[in-house]
Amino acid sequence: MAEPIHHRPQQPLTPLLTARLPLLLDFHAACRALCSAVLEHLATALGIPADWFASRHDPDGGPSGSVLRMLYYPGARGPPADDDDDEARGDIRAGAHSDFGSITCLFQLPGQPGLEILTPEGEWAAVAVDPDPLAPSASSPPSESPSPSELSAAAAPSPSSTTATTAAATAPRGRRNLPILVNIGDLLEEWTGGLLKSTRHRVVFPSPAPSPSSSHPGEASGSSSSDRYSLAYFCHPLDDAALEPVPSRLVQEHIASSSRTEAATTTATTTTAKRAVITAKDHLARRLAETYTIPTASP
Ligand SMILES: O=C(O)CCC(=O)C(=O)O
Ligand SMILES: [Fe+2]
Repeated sequence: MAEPIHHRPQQPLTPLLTARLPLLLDFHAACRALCSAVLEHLATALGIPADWFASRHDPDGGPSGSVLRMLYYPGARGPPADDDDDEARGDIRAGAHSDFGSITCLFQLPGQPGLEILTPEGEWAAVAVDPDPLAPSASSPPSESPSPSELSAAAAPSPSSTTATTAAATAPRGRRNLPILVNIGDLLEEWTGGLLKSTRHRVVFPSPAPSPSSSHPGEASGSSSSDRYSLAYFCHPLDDAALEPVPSRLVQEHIASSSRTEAATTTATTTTAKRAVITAKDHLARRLAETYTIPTASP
């Protein structure tokens, strides 16, 4: 679902979603608010005005590539193959990739593990679905729901963070607290000259299945044959936002030090071309083309 304009969807929705439109729009708005708050914390950490990123993502300023995806992965695996490679064996639900935009907020069901990130050492590591299972549930003594800015205060990674970060969010009363995973995307990595890192990740079939006693009310089954549902809000800057250099000393120092390393291995032309200012819309179009264009065979 693309970014609603003035709280109205911009595309036809199925009857099921139309019946829940107010909930969907509120959820969309909450995701937006959370992203703004996270972007403000990132800007503060980089020593630039707090609204530097957030103002370039403000939906009142025009269209953007932001999108909310409702993801469903069927329980059945692909055909078994006698192969060491996870992808060839059909153990993968979503292949290795990084997200294209600025940040992604991912909502997973506590009983459904499977998300993995690629560590700087090149190993796949499972992301805890519920990093703090002992956190009080919303059915225990009621507490005030945190505001989006309180949520993202816990979520904002330090500038040198290389992996996804989680934040606890309070679910409606009677439901368990659900963590929100905040992932940095390719655009923010490029915009900060590589200081903020876009995390490569994938979704695998979980194994082994958890014992029934380990599940909580309202949780989905995490067995490897069960379906998986998740929600991902991909936050992008306004289409017209120019990806001009971020006026941060930390970013500039990082670019200078990586350019010194790069200069030893690449030509000046490549380095300059890489730093040309493009808009967020051009960036998205370029990433989509890189991902989905099938190279034509040379004659
Ligand atoms: O479903 C998930 O847990 C992750 C989905 C994802 O990484 C994506 O859609 O980009
Ligand atoms: Fe992703």
